[in-house]
Amino acid sequence: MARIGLVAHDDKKADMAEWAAANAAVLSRHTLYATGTTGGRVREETGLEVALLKSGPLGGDQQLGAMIAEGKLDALVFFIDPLTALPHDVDVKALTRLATLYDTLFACNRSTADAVLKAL
Ligand SMILES: O=C(CO)COP(=O)(O)O
Repeated sequence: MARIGLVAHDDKKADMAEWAAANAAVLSRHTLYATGTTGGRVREETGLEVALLKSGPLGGDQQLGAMIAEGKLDALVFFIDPLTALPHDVDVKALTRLATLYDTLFACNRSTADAVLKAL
């Protein structure tokens, strides 16, 4: 059983919910953490159990980063919106930096997320 972080920017939340629904059986075998709005949506649309952190712009990305630094997260699925400027861009960068630094399994698009699920 792995500990997986789920995050999606607003324009990617539908993709995340759809991906989670398509993989609900596999995801239900893992422990899921998510930034607030993403997690709420995944919960609502899939019925999966998801531990909710703060919303991304309010510190949720940083909470996931701290989990990575403390060895408490095995994989991160982060559907980043590459076309929109975000007020909390520094938090997004910090999270992707820590996922890279700690060699965390890290997917930022759907095809890689599928591959990560197969690897767990
Ligand atoms: O902004 C986010 C990640 O940078 C996601 O946060 P929410 O899931 O709360 O929208």
